[in-house]
Amino acid sequence: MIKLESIYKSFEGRTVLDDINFSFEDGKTNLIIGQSGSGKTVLIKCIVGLLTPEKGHILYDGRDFNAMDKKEKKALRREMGMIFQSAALFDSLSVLENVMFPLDMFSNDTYRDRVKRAQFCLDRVNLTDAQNKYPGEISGGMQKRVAIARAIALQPKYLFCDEPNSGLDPKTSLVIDALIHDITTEYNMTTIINTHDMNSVMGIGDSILYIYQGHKEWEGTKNDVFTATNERLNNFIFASDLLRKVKDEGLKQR
Ligand SMILES: Nc1ncnc2c1ncn2[C@@H]1O[C@H](COP(=O)(O)OP(=O)(O)OP(=O)(O)O)[C@@H](O)[C@H]1O
Repeated sequence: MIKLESIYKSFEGRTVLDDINFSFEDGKTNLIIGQSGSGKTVLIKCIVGLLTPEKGHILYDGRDFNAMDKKEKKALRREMGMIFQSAALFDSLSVLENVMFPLDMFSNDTYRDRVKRAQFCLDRVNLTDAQNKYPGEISGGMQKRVAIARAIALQPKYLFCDEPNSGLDPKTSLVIDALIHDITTEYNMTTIINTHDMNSVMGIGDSILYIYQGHKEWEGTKNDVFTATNERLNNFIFASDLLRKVKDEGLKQR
């Protein structure tokens, strides 16, 4: 579990995050949602240690991140898997070599075992046949799957995904969402996804944190979204007529 206690962050005197409290639970797909500029990226950067909040605590299974020394932070980073907006694969390395990269960096296993582990992860994301291809030779959705295989290579306890569906068509986005959701349950990881994608909210939102202008405006699950009375949340989620209809139909069926 990752727990946020009263997180505060500002830039040049301008408050960007104010008093954020939230618990991201194990085995759940936790989403951070909010309008552009609301502070989602700054928050996820604070959580992974790329930014330091001026106030508050970030607890990784009870361990205060900012109270850790360098060695402890390094050990914790080994427990983190990350999937960035662009898949950020190495173009000059094959798919297999990309997935092996973190293993080559951090694992003491033999070469043979590292290859086996990378192949296992590629198999998990259904990319066994693509292992000798290069990123330039596969689709955006496949690249995302390679990024997922790479992120889970070291069996992380915590998985961070920044806009994992950016640049993907809706159908491929569903495949990626389902994969992240399944892997989260399978490995009981604490997964945090920063997203704009309403399909993700409705599909895999086990736990949702809605940020509005830097503060926590609402929290709940994908089911709670349908009955939520928070006006800002409703304006954000049901911005389109189509989604408003989905909400109305959903309420009728209850
Ligand atoms: N390094 C920085 N220096 C100054 N201001 C920053 C910095 N990083 C972010 N900000 C500001 O913090 C606010 C929140 O930005 P953030 O990138 O977290 O928004 P976001 O919710 O992730 O938006 P989007 O959905 O568009 O990615 C914005 O007003 C942004 O300009």
